[in-house]
Amino acid sequence: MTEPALLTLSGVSKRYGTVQANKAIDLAVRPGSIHAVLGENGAGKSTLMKLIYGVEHPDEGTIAWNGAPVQLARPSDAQALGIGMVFQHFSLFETLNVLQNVSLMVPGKPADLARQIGALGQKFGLTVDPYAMVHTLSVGERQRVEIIRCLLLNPKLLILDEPTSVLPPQSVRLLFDTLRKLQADGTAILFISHKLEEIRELCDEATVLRGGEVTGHIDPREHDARALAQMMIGRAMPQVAASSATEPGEIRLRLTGLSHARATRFGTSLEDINLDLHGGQIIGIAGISGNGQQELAALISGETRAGQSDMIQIMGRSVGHLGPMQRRKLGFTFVPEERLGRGAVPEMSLADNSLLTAHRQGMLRGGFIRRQVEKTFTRRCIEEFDVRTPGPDAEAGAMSGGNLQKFILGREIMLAPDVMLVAQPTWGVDIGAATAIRRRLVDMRDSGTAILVISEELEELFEICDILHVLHEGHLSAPLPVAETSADDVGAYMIGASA
Ligand SMILES: Nc1ncnc2c1ncn2[C@@H]1O[C@H](COP(=O)(O)OP(=O)(O)OP(=O)(O)O)[C@@H](O)[C@H]1O
Repeated sequence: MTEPALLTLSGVSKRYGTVQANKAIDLAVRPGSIHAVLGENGAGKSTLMKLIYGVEHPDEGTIAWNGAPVQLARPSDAQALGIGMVFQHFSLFETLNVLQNVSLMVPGKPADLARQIGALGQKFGLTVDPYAMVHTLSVGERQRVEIIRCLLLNPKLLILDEPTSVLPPQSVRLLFDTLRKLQADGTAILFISHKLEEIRELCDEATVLRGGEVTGHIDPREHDARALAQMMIGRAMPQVAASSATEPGEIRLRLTGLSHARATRFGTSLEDINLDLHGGQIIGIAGISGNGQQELAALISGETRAGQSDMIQIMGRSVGHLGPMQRRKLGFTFVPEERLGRGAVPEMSLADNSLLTAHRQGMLRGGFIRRQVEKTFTRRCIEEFDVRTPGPDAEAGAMSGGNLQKFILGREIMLAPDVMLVAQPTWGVDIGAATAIRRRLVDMRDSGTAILVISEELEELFEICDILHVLHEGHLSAPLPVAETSADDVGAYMIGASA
């Protein structure tokens, strides 16, 4: 006998203007199942989860909980039923600390909550200081807060929208243990991920979406990752390009004795960082987020100024005292890990977001914006980088996470930089697009660009980099040539076991 479903969606549709984000979706989630939702960037996964959590409302169709139709006007209605959600774009208040953010959703005395946050952190490897201000936390740390906050509410259905994208491998293992324990207690989990191997390992059911429609309900353990990818994208997977390293050229980014005292109690101080990045080379910075990645990226991009100008050299010039725009004029471009707010302004159109960093591509004349140039550039970026959007006038904030990432990366690549810094290049990007992005970075390397990649994905770093460094507690390891280094070696540096 099949168990009655905890959550049932029948014929659920949702449209945004001209975009049919969800079309006649049927979905049943059983108690105690870990149910994956798969699909390319923009396939409609996040929209579907927002409908289930009461953030958005269906145009058509019904949502039933334990067999009874429900109207979810707002997230508190979903929470009252026992539905918890961890968002892809975080919903924390940056100016409050972790505990205050938790208190907004979870009842209880602050001291008790702080203890529970500590206990959950210990148990599940999601350590975070309850008194840390959220704005000082890295993306990975913020995600830990979101997950802990949900678990404190003991949900019957937990929705996780790409929970592992920014977690280091050890934490992914711990998170999976957590999810399996929750499953054993009868909690159902809806799990969105682009990591097909993770889905095969963790999930017992999967619903595949393509272009807003369900294309299959399957058991992911019965299909290999390639077959799953094919179901998602409806065609064969692109091949990974073989990497052909060229002779490195001149030094284009040099960090010499770069030290920087942390700005807040919760930041990380950087200590005596040395690095040489040559033209025609990709160097990767591996490490668990919160070990100084944000601080290092801000110093290299110019968002934070260095103590001494010559600690940072770009294209042979000391730039530690220069701001981001002046560094860009030297041929430097930058993709920050935070897409919304730092990489793009959510309220602005894609075209206007192009203007932010690409205005020197002839978009300004005599103090006026040349709209046609701005649009042509944006259209080219949309085409070349396969950004799924109605067009250049679409608002950045309305894009799916992966598509916004493709846009920001495309915009920076189109500036043909001499030196580029990319943080988390494929975070939230589907498997087909991630392969395309990595291939593009390797092509740029082969044509002479110097690229520094900060990523928590070891596999990605091993695939595209020539040299790795590991950042741990603000210290950078010596250079490790990829050809002579194993993932275990890097793992040892990541947890500080090697010096
Ligand atoms: N608020 C909105 N306004 C307009 N369009 C939207 C809005 N939210 C989502 N969309 C559009 O709906 C479609 C589905 O987006 P959704 O975020 O659900 O995709 P997704 O499968 O979660 O993608 P990703 O893997 O990139 O996160 C996309 O074309 C997106 O641009």
